[in-house]
Amino acid sequence: MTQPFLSIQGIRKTYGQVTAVKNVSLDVAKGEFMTFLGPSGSGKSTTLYILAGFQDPTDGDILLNGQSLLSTPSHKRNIGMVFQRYTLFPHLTVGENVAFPLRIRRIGQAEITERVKKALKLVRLEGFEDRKPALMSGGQQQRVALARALVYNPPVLLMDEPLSALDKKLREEIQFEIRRIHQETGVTILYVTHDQEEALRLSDRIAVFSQGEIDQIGTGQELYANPATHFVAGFIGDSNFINAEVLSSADGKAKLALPGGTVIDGVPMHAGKAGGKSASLLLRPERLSLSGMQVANGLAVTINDITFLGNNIEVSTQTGNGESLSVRLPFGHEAISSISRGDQAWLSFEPKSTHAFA
Ligand SMILES: Nc1ncnc2c1ncn2[C@@H]1O[C@H](COP(=O)(O)OP(=O)(O)OP(=O)(O)O)[C@@H](O)[C@H]1O
Repeated sequence: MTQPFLSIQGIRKTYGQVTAVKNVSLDVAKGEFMTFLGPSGSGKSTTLYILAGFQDPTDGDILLNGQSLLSTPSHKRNIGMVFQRYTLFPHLTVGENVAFPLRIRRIGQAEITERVKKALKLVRLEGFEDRKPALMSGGQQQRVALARALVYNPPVLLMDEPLSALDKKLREEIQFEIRRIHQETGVTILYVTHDQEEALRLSDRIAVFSQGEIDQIGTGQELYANPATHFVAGFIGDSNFINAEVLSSADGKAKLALPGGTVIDGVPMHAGKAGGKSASLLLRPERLSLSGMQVANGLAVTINDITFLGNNIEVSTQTGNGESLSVRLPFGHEAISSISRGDQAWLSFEPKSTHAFA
């Protein structure tokens, strides 16, 4: 077996009574863009800070090319870092900011000038060498921070919510730049965000954090199509959940009774035991079909609202026992002409496109 480039092994971190990271393990390939995605307080930043060497883990190890990093102090780990807030030195020019990591590495002036120029070109800020950070926009400052983190060609770049202080348009613009820079440089990136869209846009793989642990690691598509837990199902993509009764389950597939007596078979079942238990069924809004006429084995609902959203139409519905289900139909869908608010309608779906969580 080939040795992983970067290996996080059984990391745990406690602060007194607080467990910030319970048990985190993952391998990252060279050149991979790996994102830590999860809600606030799930342990993403703590894991990143342990990688950076700002914190020591209570347990576990971090190996880069098979060598433990733990005894190497932060400034000798050769890992680039970009934070949420621009952390540029305000009294230094852009050029001096970017040159800083090279100066502390005692690189000669001619090479510094050359490499600063190249790094600023990479982030599309050529000619900004003499500008002071205060005279630049937030997005430009974050690009300087990126140039400073990359100027000494670190093998690994850590980014902790680097775009969260920027407005939406700028964020998307810099996401695009980060992707380009990743492709051009081949640097391995570990990126922290709580924004699923950002994670999906940027990453090769995403590690979904929940309560100090990783629930699942996979590509965006894998996480969307095959969520391993209820939490991942709710965090990636849009989701509806309804309660169902497990009639039987075997080989990872279940037979479920839904509100109103509809029975569906062949539903992928996660962490399920024998029948008789209740489960939470994931129904993606875009995977539901809606009909104004009764369909065999359909789920009866009442239409609460119909909202036009440009390309899509969102229909809010409610099951007989009061559970809300949102349905997303393409613009011009035929069902729309025959239903209105307050009507009864029927939802249907492919059992194999759903997931049940015990
Ligand atoms: N120095 C500390 N002392 C005590 N508790 C801490 C410390 N640092 C983090 N924690 C706690 O550890 C948990 C995980 O924090 P962490 O910052 O890693 O989460 P996060 O997923 O990065 O969240 P956020 O996006 O809000 O930064 C939180 O409950 C936090 O309050």
